[in-house]
Amino acid sequence: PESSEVFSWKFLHPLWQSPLTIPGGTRQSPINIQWRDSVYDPFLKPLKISYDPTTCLHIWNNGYSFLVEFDDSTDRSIIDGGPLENQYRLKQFHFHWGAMNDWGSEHTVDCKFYPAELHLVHWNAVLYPTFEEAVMEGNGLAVIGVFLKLGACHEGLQTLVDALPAVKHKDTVIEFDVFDPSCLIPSCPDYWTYAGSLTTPPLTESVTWIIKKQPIEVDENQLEAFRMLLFTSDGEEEKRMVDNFRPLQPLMNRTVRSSFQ
Ligand SMILES: Cc1ccnc(S(N)(=O)=O)n1
Ligand SMILES: [Zn+2]
Repeated sequence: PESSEVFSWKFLHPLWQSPLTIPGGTRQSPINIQWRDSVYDPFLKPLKISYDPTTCLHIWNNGYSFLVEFDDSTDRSIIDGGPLENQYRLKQFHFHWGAMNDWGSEHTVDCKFYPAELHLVHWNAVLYPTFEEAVMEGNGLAVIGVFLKLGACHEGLQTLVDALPAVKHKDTVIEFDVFDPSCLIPSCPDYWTYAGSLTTPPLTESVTWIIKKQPIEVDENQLEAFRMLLFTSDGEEEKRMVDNFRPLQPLMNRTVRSSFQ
């Protein structure tokens, strides 16, 4: 083929300038979860979540999303059980959202988009010495995905929303020293799980995804607070931080399991 046919900028993601498809990728994320095709697995255990709110460190606008980062130097904030063979340490959580309420989530359920999606990122500190090494291993990471839907104001999220103006620009950080992220996780224990990847660079195929069936409710003002963040640094031409989600990826040879019938 013509050299120009082999590579074209149109294959690069507008935000991440990285290839939209990973050559040889067989377990990429996000995916559509077709409810009727998911397979109930009676051997899946309930997910155990134990977070220590004092491990919370700061909120950081990294130019893709805003991350709430945690002290992961000990096993004080961990998850265990579910589909996992080891306990995993909480490192950070962040969100993906749209410019409008009709889209914004990364995963979809029966092709339905939610206005936003929360990701709580954990790494396998039992098997790997650092997060950076765990990122490169098939069982290195576990990410809990929680859908956000438009509804009542979420009290727990509001403490986070109130701090967002301080991280409006890329590469700004604000101290945030006590927050319990379990207030953002629905009480219903039901989840889907599948083997996937990170949805932003390095897109490595190292994630056991645990997607909660029940969404949490947030109100319009809280979603608007996400949308007033900027991708751009102070002094640059302002670009609103919206639509920071990756397109759906092919399921390939994967089965999504459910913890519920
Ligand atoms: C820590 C990290 C990096 C990249 N992408 C993700 S994500 N969106 O898959 O949770 N998390
Ligand atoms: Zn994410």
